[in-house]
Order: sequence, then structure tokens, then C-alpha cells
Amino acid sequence: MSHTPPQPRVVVAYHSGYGHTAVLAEAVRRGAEKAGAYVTSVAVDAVTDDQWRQLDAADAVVFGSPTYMGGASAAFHAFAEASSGRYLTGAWADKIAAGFTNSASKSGDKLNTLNFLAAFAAQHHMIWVGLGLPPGWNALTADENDLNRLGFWVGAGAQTPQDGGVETVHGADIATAEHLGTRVTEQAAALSAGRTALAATAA
Ligand SMILES: Cc1cc2nc3c(=O)[nH]c(=O)nc-3n(C[C@H](O)[C@H](O)[C@H](O)COP(=O)(O)O)c2cc1C
Repeated sequence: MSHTPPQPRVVVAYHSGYGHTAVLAEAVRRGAEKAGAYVTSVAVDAVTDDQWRQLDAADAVVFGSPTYMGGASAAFHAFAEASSGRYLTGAWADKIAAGFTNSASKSGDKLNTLNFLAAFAAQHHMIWVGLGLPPGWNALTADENDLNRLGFWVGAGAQTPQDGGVETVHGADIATAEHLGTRVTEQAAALSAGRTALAATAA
């Protein structure tokens, strides 16, 4: 008996003031598509009614924001606050969620942004998926081209020089974001298959 694997609907919901985080959003999209997802990208500072509907219909949402002033950007916060109606109705409950961020400094307090994205997802009763990679670039044999070179677990963290163009987003950070898109898709597919199997045993 053959089964068609479920095709998860993944939305990448991100803000990017200067284009760096957008490069990561595109990498998340690529990773998700490679793993078989149907992907929609949503720039949250220009989110349309149709895109809100796509968010409501998603199996998984990957949130992305640059780190500004030690946290998520104001535009991302505006989107988060605009989603509060969905928080009240539970519209996003039990969807998979994950997150990524980018900042100019190696640390730059990026962890605050990832933790905020995780708390935001938890407020929506979403299921948070961490990065799922060991830390890179943390041993004598390691180097800065390792996946997860900045050593995050909660989500994907990237570092781009503040005065660099979009072409200066680090290749390892792009690959790490791509990994996150793949991982989210695999987890969404497994959850969906499990829910279908459970429903069949209950029928
Ligand atoms: C208002 C503002 C605040 C910033 N705050 C931080 C910060 O707290 N930590 C940091 O490392 N970089 C900070 N940066 C640098 C940005 O995170 C960095 O330039 C990033 O690549 C921008 O991403 P974007 O191109 O997607 O907007 C800040 C930049 C701006 C414009």
C-alpha cells in the first residue's frame, strides 16, 4: 500500500527593514519547498487580508524578525499585536511554529528576539520547533562556515554587517535558515500524518 505524504502548508512571516532578514526568509522558503511544503512568504509590515487567511490555514508558521534595540522590530511587534484577535479565538492553536533573526553583532542580544518569537507562538498555543542542530564554530576543528555557526538552539540566528549589502549575508547562516525550513516541514508532515492516523483509529 502506498501513501502520498502530506504536503504541509508553511508560511514564512517576516519583517526586514534593510533586506538581510529577507534573505534568510527566502532560505527558509527554499528549505521548506525542498522538503515538499507549499510555501507562502508574508512581509508582515504589508500583510494583506488574503495573507491573514493563509496564516489561518497554515500547518506551520516560521516567524522572522531582525533584532532591533535588543528585540524584535517595531514592525514585527505591530504584526504580533494585530494577531491578538487570533489569540482570542485560538485560530493558530496547535500549528507548528519556529523562528529566525538577524543582527549586526555576533550576539547583538539576538536571543531576546528568538525567545520573544517563541513566547509569541506559545501565546497562540502553537507548537514550537527549535533549530535541531548542534552548535557550530565552537571547537579548534570547527570554523565559521559551520551550520549554526553562532550556536543557537531556540531558532536560527544570523549575523550580517550593518553596512553590508544583502550579498553579505553569511552563507552558513543562509544554510542554517534553509535547514530550519526543512525541519519545520518535516515536523509538520509528521504531525499531520500522526493526527490522520489517530483520527482513523478513533473512527
Ligand atoms: C533601529 C535599529 C536597531 C538595531 N539594534 C541592533 C541590536 O540591538 N543588536 C544588533 O546586533 N544589531 C542591531 N541593529 C542592526 C540590525 O540588526 C542589522 O543591520 C540587521 O542586519 C538588519 O536586518 P534587516 O536588513 O533585515 O532589517 C539595529 C539596526 C537598527 C536599524
